[in-house]
Amino acid sequence: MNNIIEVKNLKKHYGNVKAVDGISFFVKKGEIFSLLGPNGAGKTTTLEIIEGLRKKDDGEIIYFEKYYSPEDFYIKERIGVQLQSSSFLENLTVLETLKMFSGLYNKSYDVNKLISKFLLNEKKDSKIKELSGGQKQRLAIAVALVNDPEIVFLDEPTTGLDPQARHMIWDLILELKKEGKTIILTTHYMEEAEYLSDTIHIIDSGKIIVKGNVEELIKSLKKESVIIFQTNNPELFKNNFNGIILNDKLEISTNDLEKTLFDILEFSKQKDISVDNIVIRKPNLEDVFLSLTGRSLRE
Ligand SMILES: Nc1ncnc2c1ncn2[C@@H]1O[C@H](COP(=O)(O)OP(=O)(O)OP(=O)(O)O)[C@@H](O)[C@H]1O
Repeated sequence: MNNIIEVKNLKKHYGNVKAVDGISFFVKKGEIFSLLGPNGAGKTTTLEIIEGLRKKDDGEIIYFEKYYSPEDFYIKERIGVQLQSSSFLENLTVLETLKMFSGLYNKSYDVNKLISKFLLNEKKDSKIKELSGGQKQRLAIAVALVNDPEIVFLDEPTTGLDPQARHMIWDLILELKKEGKTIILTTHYMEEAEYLSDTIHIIDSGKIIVKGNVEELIKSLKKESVIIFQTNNPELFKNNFNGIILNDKLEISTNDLEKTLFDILEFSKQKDISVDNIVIRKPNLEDVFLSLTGRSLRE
């Protein structure tokens, strides 16, 4: 089996809002597949339709090359869905929560093993309301695994966490992949998509605007370096160097770093405008999104 899930021309609107506007993709067995996009792009709606939690207006979802409905009993037993940690009962303990969800399935993963795997041993008998944000998120992913699923859906698994807690979750997700699970992830953090994904689909206004692995997406920019600096006349630089103004800084992409740097400094002398705090970096997924939409992922 090549495609563990295939989605064809999925559509969903809420009133006038086309939340999902003709989305198609396939997910290969064993990969980490990401939907990356800004807030409101349609990631959660897409994911929840595939999980069988929301109704689609149109389109097709095919699981394991033969099941057409996510509501199918066989599918429910074979997928794991990360719930929002806010949907847990605050007064249950970690162990009680896992046991409760585990009771919903025929097949189940050893709950104590899940607690160790997700580094929750010390919190096993603590109530949900006593957990930190990172611990709650780890529990939310552990809950998605109670039925030992083949496919795990993670919706923004690290939103609101500090970098250390985020990295801990990234490592756990990579371990799940090593165990052979297929992971479908939504995120608006480009670092998260870059670090974890085998395949990334960038989504904006309900449509997939580009897809590929990190290398392919960055190569599609056809630029080798990005020069970032501050200036007292960003508009003039922007117009003359085809740059972008982001967070009050100018960003100029180039294939000839030396020449562009030289030209920037010459231009600043000629026009008597400042150039400060120059930073040079490789292009990233943010640049891909920016070049396609003219907006930042973080806006
Ligand atoms: N139940 C709903 N009723 C009405 N509009 C909705 C509903 N759910 C989502 N929307 C709208 O559909 C669009 C897509 O929302 P969705 O939550 O799928 O995006 P998202 O990419 O997951 O965003 P976020 O990262 O903010 O969760 C948005 O414009 C949102 O306001």
